[in-house]
Amino acid sequence: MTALAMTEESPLLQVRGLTKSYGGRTGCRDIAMEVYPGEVLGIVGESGSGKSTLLSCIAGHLAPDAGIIGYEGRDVLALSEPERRRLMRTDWAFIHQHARDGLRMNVSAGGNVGERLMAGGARHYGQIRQSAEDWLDRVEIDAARIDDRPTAFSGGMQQRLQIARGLVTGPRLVLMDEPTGGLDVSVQARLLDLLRGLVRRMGLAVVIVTHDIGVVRLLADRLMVMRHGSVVEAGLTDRVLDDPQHEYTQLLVSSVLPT
Ligand SMILES: Nc1ncnc2c1ncn2[C@@H]1O[C@H](COP(=O)(O)OP(=O)(O)OP(=O)(O)O)[C@@H](O)[C@H]1O
Repeated sequence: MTALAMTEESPLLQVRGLTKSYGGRTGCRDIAMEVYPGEVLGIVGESGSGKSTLLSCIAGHLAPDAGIIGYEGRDVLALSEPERRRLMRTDWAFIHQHARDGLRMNVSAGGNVGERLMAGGARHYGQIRQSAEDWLDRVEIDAARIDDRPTAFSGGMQQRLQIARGLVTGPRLVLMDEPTGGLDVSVQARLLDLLRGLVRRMGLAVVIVTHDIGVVRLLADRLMVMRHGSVVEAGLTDRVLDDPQHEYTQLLVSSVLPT
């Protein structure tokens, strides 16, 4: 199959039969999902359930063993390497759990944001710097820090800088891997608030992987619950969390949320 049929109601991202094993060990198995424009899909599950494997396959960090990934009707797995890189630099963004994986730590904050614009084709230095300043402001980093390196930033600031770097090109689809993981609770809350505002204002479609039910309750329109590499339950976030049907989802929800 080279392309997926598009209609007005077509999802932005469509995944079918996605499977990835590591030797004999299942990473994820026969995953089907779709994400519509402007929609946030949360993927939850305990450690080892296959969330990161799935996200990495979608992002092109891992090659799946089988399956289809469609973006706007195009078969992403059939794209050439330059086409794939171009997609990741413009239409898509990936936010890593550890900011250092998504930033260049020896490049200034402004450079980190500007670099992605340049990778997308921008050339006018003054405009690039202006966009970088605007984006630092949007993620609540003092523009006076534009020439500082991320090594001089706190964990929360680094994560906000990574978000600015990802969003500066105005992507339509953002893949997030535990974006608030490893941060202090108060820092997490502020970051989540910021993310929620940006996602809504920019109308971003998001796939967010987390083991934190609080994060998806705040951000996700729909949820997919994974266990042992498979999806065990999916639906609207409030429905899944307030009325979980699958025994595993019930356990997952009750172990985190006060009853
Ligand atoms: N590089 C690898 N080599 C071998 N097995 C792996 C590798 N990466 C993941 N796995 C296995 O694949 C399964 C799914 O792991 P994955 O990391 O995708 O789960 P996860 O839900 O993202 O967990 P976590 O939240 O801990 O990252 C697990 O059994 C894991 O041990």
